[in-house]
Amino acid sequence: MTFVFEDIDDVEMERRRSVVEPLTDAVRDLVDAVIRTEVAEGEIPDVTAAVRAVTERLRSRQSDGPYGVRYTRAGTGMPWGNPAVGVRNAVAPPMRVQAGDDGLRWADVRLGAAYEGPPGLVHGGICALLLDHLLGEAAGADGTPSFTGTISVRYLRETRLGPVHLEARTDRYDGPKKFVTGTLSDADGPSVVADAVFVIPRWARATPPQEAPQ
Ligand SMILES: CCCCCCCCCCCCCC(=O)SCCNC(=O)CCNC(=O)[C@H](O)C(C)(C)COP(=O)(O)OP(=O)(O)OC[C@H]1O[C@@H](n2cnc3c(N)ncnc32)[C@H](O)[C@@H]1OP(=O)(O)O
Repeated sequence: MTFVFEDIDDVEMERRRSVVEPLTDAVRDLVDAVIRTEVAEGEIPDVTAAVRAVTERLRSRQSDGPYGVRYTRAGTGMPWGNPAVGVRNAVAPPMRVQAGDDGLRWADVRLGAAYEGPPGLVHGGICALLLDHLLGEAAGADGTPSFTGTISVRYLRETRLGPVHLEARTDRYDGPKKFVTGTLSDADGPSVVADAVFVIPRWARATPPQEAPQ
């Protein structure tokens, strides 16, 4: 597992983000359009060829393997291929994680047709993905890296497609273990709750935190 150092400052990172993000948004829009289009079937082969041509153009220069998690000179993470928050990943809704007081992490996300499970409702795996990621961010609020060891997701009721709100925070520590909880709510209130144990991996375990994150 390697974290890749990008020798750039955060101004340059923001510049790169502003270039690539519209492309990712356009692809997200394409995904939604493919799901919902009702154009005549006869148009589909032409559209398919056009999409393939665009893909080929992007593939004319590309890196080997996944994007990885890159870091700028200032230590800002660039998890741009991440399926929950990646600014280069059209699969990601994307979730924009915000920091609140006492280690709170929260996000407001709009989940459209690409995230449907039961009719009109959010797929349970998407709820779990977003919660796992947000709980991971809350676990990381103390500055130490940790991995999901165990996560339990309880679906209180169905979650409607549309705007959802997520919150997570670390409740307590036990050595390298961080006990983190979170909720996902739709317009009618909380619909999914998650409890997880995040564990600081051995290679990062010199001084596990024992205090509440800032
Ligand atoms: C820089 C910071 C920035 C952060 C922001 C970034 C946000 C990114 C957000 C991304 C979010 C997405 C996140 C992702 O997608 S993370 C990706 C999904 N998760 C993984 O791939 C994890 C794979 N597993 C491992 O790497 C290791 O097994 C871990 C690190 C989990 C433990 O390591 P290790 O096996 O060496 O541990 P140990 O033997 O020393 O035991 C230590 C203690 O831990 C307890 N234990 C062990 N395993 C588990 C378990 N599975 N559940 C509960 N507890 C467990 C164990 O009983 C003991 O406690 P005790 O018995 O002594 O009481």
